[in-house]
Amino acid sequence: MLEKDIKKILISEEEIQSKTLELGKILADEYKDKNPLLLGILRGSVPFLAELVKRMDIPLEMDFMTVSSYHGGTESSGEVKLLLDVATPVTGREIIIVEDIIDTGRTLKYLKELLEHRGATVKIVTLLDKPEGRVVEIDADYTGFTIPNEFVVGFGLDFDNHYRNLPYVGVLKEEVYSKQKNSY
Ligand SMILES: O=P(O)(O)OC[C@H]1O[C@H](OP(=O)(O)OP(=O)(O)O)[C@H](O)[C@@H]1O
Ligand SMILES: Nc1nc2[nH]cnc2c(=O)[nH]1
Repeated sequence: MLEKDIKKILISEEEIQSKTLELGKILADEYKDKNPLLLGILRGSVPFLAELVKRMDIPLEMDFMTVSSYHGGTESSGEVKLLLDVATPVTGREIIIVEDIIDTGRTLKYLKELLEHRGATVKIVTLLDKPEGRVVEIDADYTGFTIPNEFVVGFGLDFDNHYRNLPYVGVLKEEVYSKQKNSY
């Protein structure tokens, strides 16, 4: 049903699964004695975080923050807003920020600086990196896939808060962008 709106699949479900397994093993090895705090950035990181933690057989904690800079469309507003802060105290913690995508880099730069300012040690794992979108300097420590400069949906990534539940990452057909909000 949702697939009718997809022009092409960029990364298949199988590719995501095997990459997540690989990243989970690397992170588990790196953080085995550190009780890391995996910090999912709502809402897009949820499917990736859920998949990743299943592959990390070590003591760890999970928490969430909500920030937003995209307001329903495909263009960053340029302003990152903190909508929900992390509940766990972060001073002295080893944090792994879990993201679905780095595009302009604004979201992750904001978050990394905020958490470091609070006294945490911060690394970033992202499912996707779109280096051509970058407007500020920031890199992930662990990346699943590097993708071209196209707006993608699926596996957590939305357009107009839809398509997050696709099990793969893909690109929408052009006509979907002009769809009425009440036509879903
Ligand atoms: O590198 P940037 O250009 O800052 O873009 C990356 C951010 O954009 C998306 O979040 P969004 O603000 O759309 O919120 P969402 O996770 O609820 O979709 C995505 O989940 C990242 O957090
Ligand atoms: N859904 C979606 N959200 C984004 N946020 C930043 N880049 C993207 C993108 O390509 N797709």
